[in-house]
Amino acid sequence: MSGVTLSIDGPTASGKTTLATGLAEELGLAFLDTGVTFRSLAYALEHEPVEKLRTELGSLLVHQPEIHHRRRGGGIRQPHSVLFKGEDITQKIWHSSLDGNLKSISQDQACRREILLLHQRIVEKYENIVAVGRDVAVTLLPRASLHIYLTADQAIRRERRRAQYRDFGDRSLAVGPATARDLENRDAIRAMPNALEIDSTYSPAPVVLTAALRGLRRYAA
Ligand SMILES: Nc1ncnc2c1ncn2[C@@H]1O[C@H](COP(=O)(O)OP(=O)(O)OP(=O)(O)O)[C@@H](O)[C@H]1O
Ligand SMILES: Nc1ccn([C@H]2C[C@H](O)[C@@H](COP(=O)(O)O)O2)c(=O)n1
Repeated sequence: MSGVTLSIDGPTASGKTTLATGLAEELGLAFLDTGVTFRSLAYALEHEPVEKLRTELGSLLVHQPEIHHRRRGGGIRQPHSVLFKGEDITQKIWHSSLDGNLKSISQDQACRREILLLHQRIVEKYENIVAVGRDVAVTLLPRASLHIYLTADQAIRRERRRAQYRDFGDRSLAVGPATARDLENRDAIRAMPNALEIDSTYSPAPVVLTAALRGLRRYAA
């Protein structure tokens, strides 16, 4: 299949990255996790003022989406590497001490605009790509081949995240209910003709992957 673009949205720890990785491996897609940009900027905010991050985002931060994902470091999610001022910070962006910065970056509309421009430049480079994160269906890939909204009960999402990070010290564990933004995005995706909603609460990852591939075949046919 060529010209395959997929967007995956959904609340925290619903399995977006897991599904995207499976799809990327199965279909040979590039993989962009937009949450990584937000987390990288939360890290960068420790070192640079937000004004500089906004205006020099493109030169400060370099994403390296991988065509064939490799999970490194024993289960901690590291979808692709990211450089900040030339330094590989992939390992450093998953820490609860950055949660306050993460909130500031997420709520800064000027920052969000610059992040979107950065992501648009990245996706333009790839004919086949899966992008993950809040609002990617609406803002980044509105013409994707398939838009997936992935859900799971909050208690299950929290448990999965705990298990994922159990052995890795102080990592960000916050898993709240679906936010107003999550629900807004879900409703926007539901209104799209080529959308697929998957509840993974009782479905293991391979079942979710199969459902997504089936959905893609239906819409790509
Ligand atoms: N269908 C599933 N069944 C059971 N466990 C799953 C399933 N999907 C993902 N997981 C596990 O749940 C955890 C969270 O998954 P993942 O990191 O893919 O979620 P996410 O939505 O990308 O999270 P975030 O909101 O931080 O971006 C991981 O440990 C993953 O292995
Ligand atoms: N397109 C996006 C991606 C991420 N965010 C926010 C949401 C979270 O607070 C944070 C980290 O995302 P995660 O790694 O958990 O997917 O970034 C957003 O607002 N828009």
